[in-house]
Amino acid sequence: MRKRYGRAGRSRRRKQNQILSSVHGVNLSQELGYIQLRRWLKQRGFWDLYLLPAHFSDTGRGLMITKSLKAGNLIISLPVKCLLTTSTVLGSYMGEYIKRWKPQVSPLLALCAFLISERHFGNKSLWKPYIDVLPKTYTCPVYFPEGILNLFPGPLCRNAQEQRSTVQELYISSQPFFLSLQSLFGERVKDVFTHDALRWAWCSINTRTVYMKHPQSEFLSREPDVYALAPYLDLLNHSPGVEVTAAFNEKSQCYEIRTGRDCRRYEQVFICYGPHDNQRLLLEYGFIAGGNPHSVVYIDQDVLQSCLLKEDKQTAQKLSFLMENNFLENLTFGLDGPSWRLLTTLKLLCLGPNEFSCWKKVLLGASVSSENEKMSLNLAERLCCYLMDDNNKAMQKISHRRCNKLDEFKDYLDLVESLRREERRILESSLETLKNLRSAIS
Ligand SMILES: C[S@@+](CC[C@H](N)C(=O)[O-])C[C@H]1O[C@@H](n2cnc3c(N)ncnc32)[C@H](O)[C@@H]1O
Repeated sequence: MRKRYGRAGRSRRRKQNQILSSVHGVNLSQELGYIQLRRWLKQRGFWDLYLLPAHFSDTGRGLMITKSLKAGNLIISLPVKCLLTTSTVLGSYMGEYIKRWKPQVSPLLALCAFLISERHFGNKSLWKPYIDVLPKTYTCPVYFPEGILNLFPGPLCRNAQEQRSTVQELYISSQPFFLSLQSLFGERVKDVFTHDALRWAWCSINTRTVYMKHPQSEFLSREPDVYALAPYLDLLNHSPGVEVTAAFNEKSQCYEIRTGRDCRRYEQVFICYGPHDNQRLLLEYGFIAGGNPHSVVYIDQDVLQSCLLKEDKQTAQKLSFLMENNFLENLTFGLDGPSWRLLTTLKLLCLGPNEFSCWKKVLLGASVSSENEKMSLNLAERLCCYLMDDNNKAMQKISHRRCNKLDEFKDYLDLVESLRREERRILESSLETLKNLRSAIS
């Protein structure tokens, strides 16, 4: 007979299941898409019994290992035949069009055009099993609805707008090249190479390629040719703390990833995409990592200026020194308080009229006076409070958008909210550090 559980028991079981599916994912390898992908990879020389696609409740789709691995073991070794690079494109039906085209197309555009075209060919595509398991849409800022971008912190909002312009400009500037491909298609190329298709291909490449340097091709422009789409391997999710080594092995002619630490069976295997903070992860990959040790809160120049004391007559001059010495970029609060760069900038901005000649000393990290130390910590606190206030306002706007039942925006709002929540955590911790520093010097 089935055991009956009370409300507390059911809730405990639900929680346990959540933990289990975040650690041990739900195996997807029996779904048709993955059966076909694995069969296709086998024909190209790749077969792995121990690495399975799975769904994890916290990170979504990823790869689960069904045997334990020791540090230094191979996680995956993908033969060159499985990789999609510019060599694949140049060697395909699209190659002669690219080789003829002047001015030469960039490696990125060549890959985008090929992906769009292969997706369009559907059943006739040699890459169909791979294209079929690619995400249909992405959560990078280029996909965000305009009204939601303003909920990002200032610096990210600007980068997000820049990303949208980059894709829009690529779309417009590539029109003549796309038109040159007309004889490959029965339909009008305008209907194949749409802005939406380019956005999808651009995000597929930006979020999924592995770094692989290729020799400069005489048929492509001189932008770096460093991309390789790596089917299956590109199901590996990111974790900021893991160590792996990844590179193309010339001897084995495989792209190989080795783990830097032991992995337990049935757990998700992660790689590290780089020491990226959450704004960068959101911008480039469309997600944020909770508890990311690299995360910081950036301070915009206009935020900095709005927190300065209005009566300081030397502010303009100080700001121009800082600008000349490249000190107004990358000013951040982290979990352990203001960065050295931020504190130095604040110390310079807080120099009294008779201390001004010491500005070089400050930029080199020396202390000028205890009054200067105190004032710069006060300014840091004002900045931190200003950013917390900005964060609270954004959170209120997010909950207001949710009340308006704009469900189609849910995923985007969830992402901004998670980012804002992480940033609040950093600011709270910074404020605590600043208070301790202040009481230590008073
Ligand atoms: C190379 S793919 C990894 C596989 C991907 N999850 C999939 O289903 O195809 C990179 C994308 O995976 C997602 N991703 C990677 N690491 C993640 C993580 N720790 N948490 C949530 N999403 C993650 C992001 O959407 C990112 O753009």
